[in-house]
Amino acid sequence: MQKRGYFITSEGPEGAGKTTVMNLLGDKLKEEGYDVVMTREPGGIMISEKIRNIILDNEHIMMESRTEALLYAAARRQHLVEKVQPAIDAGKIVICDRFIDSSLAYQGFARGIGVQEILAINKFAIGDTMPDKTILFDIEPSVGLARINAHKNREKNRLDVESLMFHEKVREGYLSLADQYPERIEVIDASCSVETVLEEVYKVIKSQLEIIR
Ligand SMILES: Nc1ncnc2c1ncn2[C@@H]1O[C@H](COP(=O)(O)OP(=O)(O)OP(=O)(O)O)[C@@H](O)[C@H]1O
Ligand SMILES: Cc1cn([C@H]2C[C@H](O)[C@@H](COP(=O)(O)O)O2)c(=O)[nH]c1=O
Repeated sequence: MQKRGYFITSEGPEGAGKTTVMNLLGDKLKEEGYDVVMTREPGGIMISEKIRNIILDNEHIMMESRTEALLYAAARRQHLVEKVQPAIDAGKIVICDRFIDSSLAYQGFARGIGVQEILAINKFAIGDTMPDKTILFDIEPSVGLARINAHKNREKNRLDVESLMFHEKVREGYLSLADQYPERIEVIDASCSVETVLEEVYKVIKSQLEIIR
């Protein structure tokens, strides 16, 4: 029988360090000979990158919450069938920056649509494909936002500029998901140095890869 790959997602509030640390993790795993695909949501392929631009464009302040949730789910569907699932089926390790838990935390909790509603539209979008392991980069939203704001060149998108209270609800949402799915979601303290966070994430992922290989 063909060996199935492994699906890892990274989650957390803005500026938690997901991109920085997971890129380093991907490089490390590649050096060790693993076949790794790095990707992100919303985006990762042409159609989903176009949807990303629509969702995150600061001019679209009138976007209604359910429209936003449906656009994320649509981008997720196309990305899954075009890129993520084929790579998993080919035995690769897929590392995806954000996935369904972002929709549950941002649209379900922080926007107040409700987790069950968001689960339902995402079930339609992704069926039974869930991450094997999710790393939750936990950080005080004010610290994450300060990291982002320290970079004058980084453009702030429509979600970045939401209120601090919104981002605090996002974090609460994530922590409640971690309580609900303790087997899948590993919470990492993302306030430490990049090196320390990478070490923690590497330990978690490496132990999982050793179990399945
Ligand atoms: N552990 C860390 N300590 C201090 N600064 C960090 C740490 N990790 C990342 N940073 C810096 O914080 C900023 C945001 O990091 P990064 O883009 O990796 O976060 P992110 O979680 O992917 O953010 P977003 O979800 O908003 O895109 C970058 O300038 C990065 O260099
Ligand atoms: C997948 C997904 C993302 N979001 C939000 C989270 C961020 O504010 C942006 C993506 O920007 P990043 O720089 O790539 O982190 O979109 C969301 O609200 N819901 C989702 O499902």
